[in-house]
Amino acid sequence: MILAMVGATPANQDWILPMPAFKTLDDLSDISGKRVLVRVDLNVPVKDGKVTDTTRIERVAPTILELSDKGAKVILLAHFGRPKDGPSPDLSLSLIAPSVEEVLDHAVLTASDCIGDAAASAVAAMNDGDILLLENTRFHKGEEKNEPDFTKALAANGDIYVNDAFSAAHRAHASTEGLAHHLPAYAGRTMQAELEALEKGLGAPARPVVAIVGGAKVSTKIDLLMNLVKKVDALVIGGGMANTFIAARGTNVGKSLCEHDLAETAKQIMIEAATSGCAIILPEDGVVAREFKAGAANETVDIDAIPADAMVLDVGPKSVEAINAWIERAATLVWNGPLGAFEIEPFDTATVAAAKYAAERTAAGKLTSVAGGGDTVSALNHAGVADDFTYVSTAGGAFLEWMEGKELPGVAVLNAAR
Ligand SMILES: Nc1ncnc2c1ncn2[C@@H]1O[C@H](COP(=O)(O)OP(=O)(O)OP(=O)(O)O)[C@@H](O)[C@H]1O
Ligand SMILES: O=C(O)[C@H](O)COP(=O)(O)O
Repeated sequence: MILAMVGATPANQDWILPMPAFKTLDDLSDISGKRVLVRVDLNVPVKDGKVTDTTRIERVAPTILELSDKGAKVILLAHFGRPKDGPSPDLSLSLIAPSVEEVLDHAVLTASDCIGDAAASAVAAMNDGDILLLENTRFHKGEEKNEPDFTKALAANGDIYVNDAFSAAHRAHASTEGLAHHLPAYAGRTMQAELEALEKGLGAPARPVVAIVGGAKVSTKIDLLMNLVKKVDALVIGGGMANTFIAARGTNVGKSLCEHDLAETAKQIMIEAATSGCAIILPEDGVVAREFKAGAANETVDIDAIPADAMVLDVGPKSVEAINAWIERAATLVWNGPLGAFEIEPFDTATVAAAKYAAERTAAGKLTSVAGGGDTVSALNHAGVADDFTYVSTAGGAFLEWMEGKELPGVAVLNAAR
């Protein structure tokens, strides 16, 4: 960490103020007319062609508008989804552009590609202060491979690079990492706020630290859990992920989402937790249904009595009580992934109840609550408490990797540019 000295004497420790390890927009002057490539995360949830949660767009709005107000030509780079074989219309950023315009309350130009003639001519036609959204960077294989030729083609359209996509900073891609080697690189306001808040909340967290990890993506999070159990005092496992752990114990999970082939991994995580002194809290009961749809007939059962033809779609009331007791004990709460299929009522019940209790404890000054993850943010918004947490990160994988203490390539390269 680089330290800045601000007057005063060494006797007064206040004279040492931490300065960001990276350059921010405060380090940029006279950018009128400059072409600023801004990496944002517009990987937002979409249903029936409509953006269902604009939080990520709202988070990057301050950076975009600040640069535009200062007269820069603001050129947005982003990915959307995980296209496999080049361009596909359902993953075009032109679908997101109207929502970006709405949130910014500013016209947003679009281009049909992020490199080549289409991008170059769109950039050449920009006036100072204009905002241009280039097409999905992942339509080119060079993006994820961080290929130098592709990175150079992106860099050709900019004078300055600003990365405001903390939530994509765990990817060493051309637009998240490579560009910083080609252009003067700065952190955007959201990247800056995110790093400052995470450092403050988790750099040296008040203990006990309780983590809640839920959601559907068992295989992508199970490795992360292995690291988490070494760092937190208690780990609550909910959502579809819990089924893998319950099944590993030998309990029948019926038709529930479950990765049976990860049973051994789940056992290892439980052993590691025991060795590290981390309590693992698994659901005691579940709300089961036979259909994955809103209002499906459902019942609450003990976790060892899941009917063979049913699936667990939420944790039950006894589990919520246990989870809230852990929230009550915690000084710091870290949350990623909903406790149930919160998008379909009534399977949002546990997530909403725990979220509201965490918000209440935070408001009472008893808890530092930090949450992250695209669906987690949607779930907290759904519960009406996203603004009541100490900090809500829009990042999913990046948030968890940061939690593990891993170096995020997109952040490391900004630090190196300081
Ligand atoms: N018991 C369950 N059965 C099936 N799906 C579930 C269950 N519990 C939670 N889910 C699903 O998990 C999904 C959210 O999990 P995910 O891991 O994607 O969360 P996240 O980490 O916040 O989001 P992201 O990875 O997008 O940042 C939701 O779509 C929810 O319906
Ligand atoms: O949604 C996210 O977590 C980020 O946009 C990164 O997306 P990715 O997991 O497809 O790289």
